[in-house]
Amino acid sequence: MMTTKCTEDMNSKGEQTSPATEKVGEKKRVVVKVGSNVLTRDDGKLDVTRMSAIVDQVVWLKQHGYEVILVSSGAMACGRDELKVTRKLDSVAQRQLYSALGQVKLIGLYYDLFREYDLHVGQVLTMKESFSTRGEYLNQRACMSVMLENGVIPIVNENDTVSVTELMFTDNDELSGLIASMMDADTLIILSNVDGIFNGDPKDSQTRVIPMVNYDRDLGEYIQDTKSGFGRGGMLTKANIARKVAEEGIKVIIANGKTTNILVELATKPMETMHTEFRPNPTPTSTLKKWIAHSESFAKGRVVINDKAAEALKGHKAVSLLPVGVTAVEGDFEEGDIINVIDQQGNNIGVGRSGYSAEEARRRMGVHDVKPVIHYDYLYME
Ligand SMILES: Nc1ncnc2c1ncn2[C@@H]1O[C@H](COP(=O)(O)OP(=O)(O)O)[C@@H](O)[C@H]1O
Ligand SMILES: N[C@@H](CCC(=O)OP(=O)(O)O)C(=O)O
Repeated sequence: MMTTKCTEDMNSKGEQTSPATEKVGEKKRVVVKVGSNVLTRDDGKLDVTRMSAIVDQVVWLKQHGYEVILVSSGAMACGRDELKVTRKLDSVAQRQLYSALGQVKLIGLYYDLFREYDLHVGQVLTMKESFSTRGEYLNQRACMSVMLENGVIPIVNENDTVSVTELMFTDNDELSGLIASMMDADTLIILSNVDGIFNGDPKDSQTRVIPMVNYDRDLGEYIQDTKSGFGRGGMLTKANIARKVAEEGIKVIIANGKTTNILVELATKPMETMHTEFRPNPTPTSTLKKWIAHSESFAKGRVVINDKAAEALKGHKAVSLLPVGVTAVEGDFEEGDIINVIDQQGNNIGVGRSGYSAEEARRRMGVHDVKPVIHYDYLYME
């Protein structure tokens, strides 16, 4: 990941004090995620024709007033084809070797294709850890903002060579959701090898694409536990990410990257173009809450709360979590760390930034009239 220093837009805690993601003029900001299967042919080789078609469409979007961030998979698929290994490699070594080889080829091709249009691209390789503290998160945002301000198209991928096992994103769908949220995008378009989310098995002739759902609609019941040949997460991750991102006020579209001119069709004839849209929440959360919403996996501890507190937090009013509602404090965390909120049934119902260290929180458990364990501004309810 390219890094830039925290700017004066941040206060001493590394929190944003003025908008750092300002869009140029009235431009709409779009994050386009291209899955491995869009970029590979059936034999697993890179589909350069398709890549070129995607580039043409991104250029069209740029020429029609959109700012585009490309989240592109395909490094592994590219690398696999490059080298025949002599000894058997385990899955981590394969991933490291092939992604290292493949990313060079992938970005090189993008460079050449965009160069035809005199457009600049910049490579952003990142990893889950780079989103774990607010300071690093803001650094990444500053980096991509300066690229956009200067007309450079960021091409983002996970840094597969160093992020292994538990430090990995579920897949690039998760990464694209984080990027869309971090960069305050208007729309996230996830391109896969299917026309959208079907109301059953996509291979079954009786099933249909679900055209539009509200941001809070869980489509899990329709999704099969299958993945396309070279992908990692599957449709369930896409649907879950889509819901979360749409809840944050960003429109999410899942469409087929193999359909001719899909990005242009979505922009010009959305009603006639097959896709699933997650309608965005009309009252989105703050940018700080957006970060918190995606930080659950970095939680350093948990607080268990009583039923009354859970009811209050789930209601429509802006309510902070007070020590009086806490029945247990688990883990070893510092003030400012991300912690999960657990109800009496053991469900994870929220995530937020702790106002206390674990030790202090334990001491204040059940106490009235002291500062919140998690202030409303730093609390995201699932
Ligand atoms: N209800 C569903 N609607 C659409 N696709 C589904 C559904 N259930 C499972 N899938 C599978 O999800 C796959 C797409 O996810 P994934 O393999 O992660 O692709 P990508 O490489 O594009 O990220 C489809 O090829 C399809 O087989
Ligand atoms: N970083 C990996 C992407 C893996 C991945 O998430 O793929 P996909 O499910 O197709 O988006 C690569 O470039 O090969």
